[in-house]
Amino acid sequence: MTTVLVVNSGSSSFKYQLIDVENRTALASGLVERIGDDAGRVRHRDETRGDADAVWERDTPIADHTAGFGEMIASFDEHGPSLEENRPVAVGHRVVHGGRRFFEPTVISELVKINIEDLSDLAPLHNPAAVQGIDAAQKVFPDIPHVAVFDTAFHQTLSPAAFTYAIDRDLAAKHRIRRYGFHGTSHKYVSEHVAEFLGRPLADLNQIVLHLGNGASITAVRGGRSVETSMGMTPLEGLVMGSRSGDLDPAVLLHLMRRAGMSADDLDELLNKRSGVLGLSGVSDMRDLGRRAEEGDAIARETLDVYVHRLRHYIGAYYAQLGRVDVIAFTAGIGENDPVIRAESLAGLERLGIVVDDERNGSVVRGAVSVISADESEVTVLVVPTDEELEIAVQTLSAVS
Ligand SMILES: Nc1ncnc2c1ncn2[C@@H]1O[C@H](COP(=O)(O)OP(=O)(O)O)[C@@H](O)[C@H]1O
Ligand SMILES: CC(=O)OP(=O)(O)O
Ligand SMILES: [Mg+2]
Repeated sequence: MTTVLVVNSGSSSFKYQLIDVENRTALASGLVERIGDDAGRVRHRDETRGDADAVWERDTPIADHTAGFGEMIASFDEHGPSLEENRPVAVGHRVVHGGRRFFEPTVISELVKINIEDLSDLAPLHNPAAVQGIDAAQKVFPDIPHVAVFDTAFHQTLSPAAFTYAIDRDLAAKHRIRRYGFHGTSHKYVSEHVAEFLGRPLADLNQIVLHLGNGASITAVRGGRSVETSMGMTPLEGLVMGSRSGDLDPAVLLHLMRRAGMSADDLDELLNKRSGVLGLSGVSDMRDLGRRAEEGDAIARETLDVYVHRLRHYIGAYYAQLGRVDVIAFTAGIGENDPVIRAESLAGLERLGIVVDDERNGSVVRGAVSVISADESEVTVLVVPTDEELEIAVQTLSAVS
C-alpha cells in the first residue's frame, strides 16, 4: 500500500487526509476549522473502520495553522489509524499561489519554500498558512519528500485575452500583473469527475464550475481546459466571499486612501478580512447568514441578495464566453450544502436552457454526485463533492515516483 498525507490549508480551515493512492481511498480524514476563532473545532475520522463511531470531535480554540497541525498529529496518536504502520511516502501540500514559476507538482526544497513565501503578498491569506503547514510537517516527517501542488496550475491554459488586465503593458510585465486564477485543483477534479459521471468525453463538454467555499471562484472549462476564471492576480477578485470583497471599482481604493487616510496594509486587511459576507452582515459563515435571513433579518437577506446577484453576473458572462453550456457544477462548502444559494443563482434562466428541479435540489445526498436539473433542462446541473485531497495525493505521488 502506498500512502500520501495531504494537507489542504484553506484560509479559515484546514483539511487533511491520509490517502491510499492505489485504491483512491482515504484511511483517515479530518478537519480543523474556524482557525483564529475562539470557537475552533477539530474533527478526526478513522476511515478504515467504516462505522459512524469512528469520528471524534473536539471544541478548542486554535490560534494558527501550526497549532492545528499539532491537533492533527495528536488525533492520529489517540484514535488511529497509526501513522507508523501506514507511513506515508510523501506529504502533499496545497499551495495557493505558484505565480509563473510553478505549474507542476514540485518537491519542496528550501529554495522552493523561499519562493512560496515570496509569493505571499499575492496570496496573503493562504501562502503564509501553507508555509506554516510545510514547516510543521517537515518537523514531524523529516525523512520523506514534501510536495507542493498549486491552485494556479490548472489555469495555465488561459489565453492572453483572458489573463491580461488592460493597464500599461510594460508596467504589468515588470510587476508580473496578470490573472492567475485559483482553486485550480478543485476545478480540475470536478470537471473531470463530471465527464466520468456522465460517461461522456471530457473534450466534448463545456462546463461552468462554481467553487463556493469560504473563498469562492467560478471557472469556464472548455474540453477540460480552463478558459476563464473569476479570481485574478490574487484570490481577491470575482465573487463575494466569506470575508473578501471580490470585484469592486479600483477607484474605491484611491478614494479610501485619499479621503479615509487608509494605507496599503489597511486596504489589504479591509478587502481580505473585513469585507464580503462578513463586512456586509457581521457574520462570515453562510450557515449563520442563512439562519438569520430565515428569521427575517433584513440585513442578512440583503447580503444574500448581493452574493447571489454577483454569482448570476458571472454565470451569464461565462455562458457568453463558452457559447454553449452542457454542465453547471456546484462544489465546495456552500455549493455542496446550500440549496437556497443554488436555486436562487439559477432561477428564471429557462431561456438559457437551465431548469433546476426543486425536489432534486432539496434532497441532495451529502458526499455523492447529484443531478439537480429537471429532465427537460438542456443544461445538466450537478452537485459534485470536490476532492482536492485525492487530486493532490495523485499529483504528489507522480512528482516523487
Ligand atoms: N450546510 C451548509 N449550508 C450552507 N453553507 C455551508 C454548509 N456547510 C458548510 N457551509 C459553508 O461552506 C463554507 C466553507 O466552505 P469550504 O469549502 O470548507 O471553504 P474553505 O476551504 O475556503 O475554508 C462556509 O462559508 C460554510 O458556512
Ligand atoms: C484560493 C482560495 O481562495 O482558497 P480558499 O477557498 O481555500 O480560501
Ligand atoms: Mg477550500
